[in-house]
Amino acid sequence: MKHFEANFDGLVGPTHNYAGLSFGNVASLNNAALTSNPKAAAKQGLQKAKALADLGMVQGVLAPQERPDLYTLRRIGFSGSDAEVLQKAAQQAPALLNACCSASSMWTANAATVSPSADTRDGKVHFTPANLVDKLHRSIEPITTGNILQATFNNDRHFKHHQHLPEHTSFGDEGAANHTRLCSEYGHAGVELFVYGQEATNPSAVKPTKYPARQTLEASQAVARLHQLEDESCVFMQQNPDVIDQGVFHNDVISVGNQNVLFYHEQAFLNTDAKFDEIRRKMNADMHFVKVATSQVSIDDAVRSYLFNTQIITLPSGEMAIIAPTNCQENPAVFAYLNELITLGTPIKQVRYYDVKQSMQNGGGPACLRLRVAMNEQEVEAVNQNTLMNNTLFTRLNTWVDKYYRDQLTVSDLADPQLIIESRTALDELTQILKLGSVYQFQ
Ligand SMILES: N=C(N)NCCC[C@H](NC(=O)CCC(=O)O)C(=O)O
Repeated sequence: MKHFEANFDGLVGPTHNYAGLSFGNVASLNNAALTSNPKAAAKQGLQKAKALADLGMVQGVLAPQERPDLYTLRRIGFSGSDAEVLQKAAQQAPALLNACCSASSMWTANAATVSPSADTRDGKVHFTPANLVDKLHRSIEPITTGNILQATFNNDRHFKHHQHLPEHTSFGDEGAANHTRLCSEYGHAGVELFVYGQEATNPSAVKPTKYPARQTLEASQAVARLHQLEDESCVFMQQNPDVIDQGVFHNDVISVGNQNVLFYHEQAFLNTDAKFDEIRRKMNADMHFVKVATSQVSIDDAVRSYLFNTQIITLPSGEMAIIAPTNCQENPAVFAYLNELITLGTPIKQVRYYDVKQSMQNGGGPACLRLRVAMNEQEVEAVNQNTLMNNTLFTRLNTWVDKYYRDQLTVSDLADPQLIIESRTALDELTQILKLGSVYQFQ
């Protein structure tokens, strides 16, 4: 049977904006209060997704969340009509209004952790939505994320959906951004590499001192248990706290894997040698650890360019390609490194650049925008087919974006009640295009 690694990209929602909500994420803080262009953001995302489909990859889309989130605003005491709720929140608690308006669900690498059926004891593909408790604006995502995942992977025979982990910092979980599956072939059992930032229940363990470690070991272990993974096929590795303090807020900002390749910065992890030995022992295949030294690319350049927030994909030809943001072309050290990388005799033979600047300005590169789901042919057939990218869906979604999305949005626009109507009308139509049923509270 054929096996694929599908990418499900998050559609950018109509309220995409720059509110500086993510302490520890340098781009988010540096670009706070820029004027965003939600239309361009959505179209950049669609272009990248379509380009991968055109390369012969299985590519899907995940619907965005409803924002402004009036339910949360009402839950914290703002009352009256929808317009009044927005207006009162804007006057009394603008930071809370901003949190309830973020389009952050576009970064579907944080939507969930996914374990393919080849790795799980019951032979199903397992999904656990991430609780994202470290950031208020993201902590309001998991319930709707679960609804959207269930409407997209809507077949109980093949897909097992779990509830998100308890909403406490001990179980801080940021999903696939801190999880990489290594394997020889997508359909063979692999090693699931969980990278955590801190141990919540061990006060003497090292952790960052300046910025938060969003993922805990306890959360990663809980996901591995839920997903029915064998101990022999899991590796738990700590991210280097020093790089978290330099703006590496997720592991996918400093390393990325695909099949038997792990592309990483030499400062990415703690106990690197011992942990790589464990990976080698647990893999039934040769591993290629592709190391980038600080002398080649500094942590600062890695964070600015998102060299490691690239996607490494295996093309139908069997060759691997890196899907990079155009920011990597614009950084001389990184561009020189990537030009050299494809000559080094690693499985990575091509680099392709895509402009996802609207997302990058919030700290979200190509890899943040996608959730990977390795599946066999039958599982791909069991996916809601209306969510899979092709010429028709691409045209339809671009027309839909043109109809509903603004080309400018500032933080002060978030109090505009018209945005509620635009957003709901757009999402209602989207659920019809993708045939998702009712996934939003307003429906
Ligand atoms: N690395 C991965 N996988 N995802 C990137 C997520 C970026 C997101 N940015 C934000 O939420 C910024 C929102 C704002 O500032 O308006 C975050 O920090 O959680």
